[in-house]
Amino acid sequence: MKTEVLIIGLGLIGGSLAKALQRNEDVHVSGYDTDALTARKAFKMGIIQSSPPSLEQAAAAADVIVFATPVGATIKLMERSKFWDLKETVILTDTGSTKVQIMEAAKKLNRNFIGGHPMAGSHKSGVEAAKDVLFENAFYILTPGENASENDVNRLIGLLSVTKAKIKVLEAKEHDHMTAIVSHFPHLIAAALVHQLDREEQFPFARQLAAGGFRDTTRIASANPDMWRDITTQNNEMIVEQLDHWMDQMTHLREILQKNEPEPIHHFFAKAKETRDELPVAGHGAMYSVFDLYIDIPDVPGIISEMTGYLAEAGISLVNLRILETREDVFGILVLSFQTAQDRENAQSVFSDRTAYDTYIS
Ligand SMILES: NC(=O)c1ccc[n+]([C@@H]2O[C@H](COP(=O)([O-])OP(=O)(O)OC[C@H]3O[C@@H](n4cnc5c(N)ncnc54)[C@H](O)[C@@H]3O)[C@@H](O)[C@H]2O)c1
Ligand SMILES: O=C(O)C(=O)C[C@]1(C(=O)O)C=C[C@@H](O)C=C1
Repeated sequence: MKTEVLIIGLGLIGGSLAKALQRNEDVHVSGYDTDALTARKAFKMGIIQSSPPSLEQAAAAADVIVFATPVGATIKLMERSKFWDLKETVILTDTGSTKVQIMEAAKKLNRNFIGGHPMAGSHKSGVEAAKDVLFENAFYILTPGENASENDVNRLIGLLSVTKAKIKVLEAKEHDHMTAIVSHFPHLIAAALVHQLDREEQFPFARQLAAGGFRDTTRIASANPDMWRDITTQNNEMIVEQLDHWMDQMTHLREILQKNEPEPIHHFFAKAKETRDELPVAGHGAMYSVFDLYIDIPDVPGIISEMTGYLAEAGISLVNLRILETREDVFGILVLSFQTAQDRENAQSVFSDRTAYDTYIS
């Protein structure tokens, strides 16, 4: 008998999870979305194995139900689920970016509910953006509800193991505190930086000048506003607390800038560099731990496959690959991310043996 998994919400996260779970032949993945076109696409693309017409019927047949909808919709669906005729042993879980309010809603369900949050994503949304490798090496947080037994938690961990994510159990409150710092509040700042560009009227050419720095810092501002409205309203208190710290920090920064003395200004940047540089290397407190290698590459056809080909020949696995959109001239910067410092070191030595391109570690 296959484990029946029902995923509700077939966007970036639900679609990616559906794809990854299908790696396990003992699992059957069905999917539901309020947007009928999305559900049809997901089925046609092979992201889900069946697309049941009735949510209630699909829920009744499920061993595991995953709410992969925006967190506001998830709470409403959880309330609706009280009226579903579910299996006694069913595990309910979600993928939402907030956990306190979801776990409050779970208390009213009297079901085996285990909150979930894969700490991987993108500014892109929708089923077309789904990737089965999205969660590999990312932290996947679980917040078990009071009715969930250790056995239920282990069953869910077993199911999620195909995603190759690093599962970590946390309290909902600690989750929301930490994600306010490393995800939710930064999102507001990214959006605010874009608004700052928007108010510039004197030199409209500033938009064209926006290069790597601005683009890297504000990429996430392109994300789905509905999703971020819901996250911000649910984790409101913790985000406002971060905003208070931020305003204190800005007041202090303003004082430093008004005095315009080089030493405190240097200290401000140096302290930030120290903490930032330690994030991926030490992996402490960072939600992601990847090891980036930067390579100056010429803009010629086939260059990416050439570089990844050398790695494949040397048996070195990549976690991620991106190109910094910095310049319009001949060179670009290829950023390759590895799972370990050793893989990065090996890659650096392969490129130095086989190419003339400069590599460096940020
Ligand atoms: N995008 C990210 O980077 C990211 C990362 C981790 C977790 N999350 C969380 O995962 C969840 C999904 O995010 P996403 O990025 O996949 O969003 P998305 O916009 O890509 O997909 C959401 C899907 O849910 C569907 N939907 C909305 N309301 C519904 C309802 N009532 N019933 C059924 N389907 C419904 C939408 O039609 C859409 O297809 C959110 O709770 C989000 O906070 C997002
Ligand atoms: O990489 C991105 O684009 C993201 O915004 C992903 C990100 C984040 O890191 O803040 C966004 C929200 C999620 O809950 C988890 C991950």
